[in-house]
Amino acid sequence: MRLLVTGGAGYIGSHVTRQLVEAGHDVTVYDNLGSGFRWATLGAPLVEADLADTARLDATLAAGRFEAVLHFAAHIVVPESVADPLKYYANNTRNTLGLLQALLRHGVRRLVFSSTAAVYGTPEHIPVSESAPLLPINPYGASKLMSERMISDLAATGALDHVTLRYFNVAGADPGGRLGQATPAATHLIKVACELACGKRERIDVFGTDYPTPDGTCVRDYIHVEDLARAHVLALDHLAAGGQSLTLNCGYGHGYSVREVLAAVERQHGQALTVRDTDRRPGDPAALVADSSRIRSALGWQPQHDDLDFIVRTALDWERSLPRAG
Ligand SMILES: NC(=O)c1ccc[n+]([C@@H]2O[C@H](COP(=O)([O-])OP(=O)(O)OC[C@H]3O[C@@H](n4cnc5c(N)ncnc54)[C@H](O)[C@@H]3O)[C@@H](O)[C@H]2O)c1
Ligand SMILES: O=c1ccn([C@@H]2O[C@H](COP(=O)(O)OP(=O)(O)O[C@H]3O[C@H](CO)[C@H](O)[C@H](O)[C@H]3O)[C@@H](O)[C@H]2O)c(=O)[nH]1
Repeated sequence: MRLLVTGGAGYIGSHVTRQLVEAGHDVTVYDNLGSGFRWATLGAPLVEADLADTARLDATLAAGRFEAVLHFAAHIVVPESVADPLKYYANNTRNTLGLLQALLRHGVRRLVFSSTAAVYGTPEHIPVSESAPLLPINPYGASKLMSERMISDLAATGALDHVTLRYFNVAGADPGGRLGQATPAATHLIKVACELACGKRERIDVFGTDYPTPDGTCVRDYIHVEDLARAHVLALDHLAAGGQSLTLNCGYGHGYSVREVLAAVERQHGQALTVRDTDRRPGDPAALVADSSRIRSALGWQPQHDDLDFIVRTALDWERSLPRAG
C-alpha cells in the first residue's frame, strides 16, 4: 500500500516505518522533526512539515494518493501536559482534527491511530480491557481520548475505517541496532535506567515504594517496540482486507515492578545501579497491565519478544551507541 506515516521520524513511528518498508509498503514520513530525527527514517522519503501546516498536508496528500495513514505525531510527556495543557490539546487533538478533515478532502479511508493506556486513568480492575471506563487523569490522556472520539464518530458515518491502538509501556530498540529512543531528557523508566548504566546520569529515583503491589513499587506492562510495530503491520492488513474498525490494547498481559525492571538492567549491565527511593510521582497508577486477548484474536498478533531481559538488552545496546546517533 501507499502509506503516509505522521511522526515517522520519532521513536515508535521509525520502528513501524522500517517494518512497513520491509513488508513491501511504499512509505512516506510526515514529521516536523520536533522530537524526531532525519536519520530515523532510514531513507524513507521525509516531508519535513508540521501537521498544522494545512497547505503542506494537502499538497502531500494530493501528491501521494495514499491508501492509508498511520498517525503517530503527538506530544507525549505527561508532566508537561499538566503544566501546559493547551500545547497538548493543540497538537494532539486539534492537529488530529485537521488531519481527519484533510483525509476526508483527499478520500483517504483508512487510519491507524496511536493511542495510549493513559485513556484509562487509574483502572479499577487489572488487567484492563478495552471496555473499561475511559477516565484519563492528565491532559495528555484526555487529548488522546478526544482524538479517539473524533475518529470513532467519523468512522460511524462510514467515512473512515480505523484501528486505534492503545499502547501500554513501550520500550526496547531495534535488535539490529539501527533505531531506538533518542529523545533528550527522557523520563521513561527503562530509558532513564539505561542512561544511568551508560554513565549519563548519577542515579535513578524510584517514585514510590508504598504502593499496594508485591514489592511496593508500580507495576507496568512493558511491550517491546518491535512487537508493537508488528501490530501496526497487522492492523493495516486487517483494514486492507475490509476488516471493521477496532480499538485494541497493546501489551503482553503481565507486568513488572520498578524494582524488577531495575534488577533486569543491573543483570544486563553487570553492575549495581545507584538507586534512591523517593516519594510517589503524582498521577502514577499503582498497576497498569493490558488485557491483550482482543488484539491476539482480532489481528492474530503474537509477541516475539515477551522477555524483560531482551527488552532491556536492546535498550541498553542502543543507549551505548547513541553518541553517534544523536
Ligand atoms: N512512548 C510511549 O511509551 C507511548 C505510549 C503510549 C502512546 N504513545 C504514542 O505513540 C506515538 C509516538 O510516540 P513516540 O514515543 O514515538 O514519541 P516521539 O516524540 O519519539 O515521536 C513523535 C513524532 O511526532 C513528530 N511530531 C510531533 N508533533 C508534530 C507535528 N505537529 N507535526 C509533525 N510532526 C510532529 C515528532 O517530531 C516525532 O518525530 C504518540 O502518538 C504517543 O502518544 C507512546
Ligand atoms: O525515573 C523513573 C522513571 C519512572 N519511574 C516509575 O516507573 C514506572 C513507569 O514510568 P514511565 O515514565 O516509564 O511510564 P508511565 O507508566 O508513566 O507512562 C507510560 O504510560 C503512559 C500511560 O499511562 C503514557 O502512555 C506514557 O507515554 C508511557 O510511557 C512508573 O511507576 C514511574 O513512577 C521511576 O520510578 N523512576
